[in-house]
Amino acid sequence: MGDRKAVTASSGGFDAVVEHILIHYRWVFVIVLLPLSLLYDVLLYVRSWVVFQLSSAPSKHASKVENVAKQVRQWSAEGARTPMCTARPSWQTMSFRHAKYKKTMFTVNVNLVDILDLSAERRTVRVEPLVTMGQLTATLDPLGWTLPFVPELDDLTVGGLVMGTGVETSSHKHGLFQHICVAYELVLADGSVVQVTKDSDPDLFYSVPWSYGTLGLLTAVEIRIVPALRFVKMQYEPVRSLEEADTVLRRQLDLPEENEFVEALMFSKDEGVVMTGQMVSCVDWGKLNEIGRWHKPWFFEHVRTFLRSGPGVEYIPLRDYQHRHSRSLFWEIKEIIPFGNNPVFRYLFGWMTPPKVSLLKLTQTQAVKKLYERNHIIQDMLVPIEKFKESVLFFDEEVAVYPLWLCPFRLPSEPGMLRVDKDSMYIDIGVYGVPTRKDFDPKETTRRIEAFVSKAKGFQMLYADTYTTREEFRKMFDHSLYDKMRSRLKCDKAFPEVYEKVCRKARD
Ligand SMILES: Cc1cc2nc3c(=O)[nH]c(=O)nc-3n(C[C@H](O)[C@H](O)[C@H](O)COP(=O)(O)OP(=O)(O)OC[C@H]3O[C@@H](n4cnc5c(N)ncnc54)[C@H](O)[C@@H]3O)c2cc1C
Ligand SMILES: NC(=O)C1=CN([C@@H]2O[C@H](COP(=O)(O)OP(=O)(O)OC[C@H]3O[C@@H](n4cnc5c(N)ncnc54)[C@H](OP(=O)(O)O)[C@@H]3O)[C@@H](O)[C@H]2O)C=CC1
Ligand SMILES: CC(C)=CCC[C@@H](C)[C@H]1CC[C@@]2(C)C3=C(CC[C@]12C)[C@@]1(C)CC[C@H](O)C(C)(C)[C@@H]1CC3
Repeated sequence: MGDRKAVTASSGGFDAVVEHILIHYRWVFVIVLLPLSLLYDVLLYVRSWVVFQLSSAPSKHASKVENVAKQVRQWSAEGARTPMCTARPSWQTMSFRHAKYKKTMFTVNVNLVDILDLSAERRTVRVEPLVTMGQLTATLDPLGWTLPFVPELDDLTVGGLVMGTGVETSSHKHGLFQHICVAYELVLADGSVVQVTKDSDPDLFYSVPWSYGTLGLLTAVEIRIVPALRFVKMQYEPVRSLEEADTVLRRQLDLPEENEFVEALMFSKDEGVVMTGQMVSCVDWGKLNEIGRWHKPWFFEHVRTFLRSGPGVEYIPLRDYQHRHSRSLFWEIKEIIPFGNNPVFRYLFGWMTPPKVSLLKLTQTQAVKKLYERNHIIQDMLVPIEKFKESVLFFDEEVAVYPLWLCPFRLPSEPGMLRVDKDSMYIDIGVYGVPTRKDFDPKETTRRIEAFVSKAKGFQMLYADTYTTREEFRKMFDHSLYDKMRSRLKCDKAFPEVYEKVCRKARD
């Protein structure tokens, strides 16, 4: 990885040797984690399966919510000394950083992990906030239903995706995660429990997404579901310039009826592959590719092969498609297990991968952390599709990290943090990896990127590092409805502002 020598040389003697081992041979520790990760998954799997089969969760939900409300009342009775946040430990969350505020704030246990109810009639599923994407697809897909889109990493939670955001390849039709949610259940700062829909309380309904748990504690979410077909028919179209990528993407986005899924990976600024897909129930068995099987190559490497072989069509089982980037954590796994895509490794150990992000995070050493801080960028920038070419060129000048993840999404004109004048098409540009530009400076480069995105009327995803000032943050995100709600719900003492949770200072 980038500048490993510089980091190693910065400490002396014994420390330097230990640091060297931790950085260069991290895979040894990670391989030890693999069986633990698997065991952890299997236990969760069995637990959720039993609970779902027994249908015991719905009857217990009310008392679990009451327990959350009780903690809020206790906070108030103790004099509301420090603001509240959830007690979910930082190492379990899907971001690079640890939240410092968890150490000082009043933490509320929101231990709500179950799927509550599936209504084919209303076409919704009601879930508790700690339900994960892996859990949902494993439960819904075999029943013939699925979410309109599934943010791909198995361990992303519904609560995190509502309070932060989620985007995926059918977002060009369905919008962001908030746009497939129809109702929220929240415990507010006064300990009351409310059910909120677009009609019952539009102000609160539209201000929950992107509020990062600073308006109330989420205890249930009702999400739309759609019929699931067993396979996805995928078309891969290589492109040889940015101009061509732009043209092909727009052409495909003009066919929403034909394309359920639209995604692209750029492997350099002039080379990429645009992927489109539809759910289907019949396959051409000769073209079936079960990419989720343990011995299959990492998905992004598989996509890269179409640059050589030219356009292609194949069929992928639905759940394999939904979690296609899970096994390789997009492409971050290559920094962690460099030989992980070698067929020998895949056949022998692939069934245990991916290591769980939470366990990786829990066991990450200071040396690795420093290395990532200096030599790594993890950012998702949401920009209007018209700014696509300009943005890729800008990222190329600043960091030149490839592959780039490109995921178009529809942004309806609605009240809330992401205010746009009219329904618009945006694109998420995901930059994950080691910058190859020599003058990369984590803070200065990210600040330039943030300024570019803000000027382009874009938004930064908040699980990543933000170096914006409070004023810049308020300029990027419309706070008018949010401020109104914080004052109506008396959040001042109860919860910090979003900025205080996501700014670089609040994270370790
Ligand atoms: C009712 C029910 C509830 C569940 N609840 C939870 C839960 O609460 N928390 C939780 O973490 N898991 C839960 N799971 C399972 C979960 O979704 C995982 O995918 C599980 O770790 C895989 O176990 P498996 O036995 O299906 O093994 P396999 O499918 O063989 O998976 C082995 C490894 O591959 C990964 N993987 C699985 N499918 C794919 C795919 N299509 N593409 C890429 N990688 C893939 C897995 O994450 C796992 O690490 C639940 C499953 C069910 C049926
Ligand atoms: N494809 C995609 O869209 C991807 C999205 N992501 C990002 O990852 C994040 C989700 O990760 P995940 O680990 O699931 O979530 P986190 O635990 O990181 O939660 C994110 C925020 O939501 C708040 N929150 C979560 N649950 C509740 C609740 N029940 N009540 C009140 N507030 C809550 C948390 O508050 P608190 O600080 O109090 O705990 C936190 O501020 C999102 O920000 C998402 O944008 C990451 C990868 C892919
Ligand atoms: C909107 C979309 C699609 C976002 C995808 C974001 C992923 C690429 C991010 C989410 C969590 C994430 C930040 C993570 C890491 C890499 C990038 C990830 C997977 C890693 C695994 C890098 C190595 C680190 O030592 C550590 C284990 C702490 C983190 C954990 C979180």
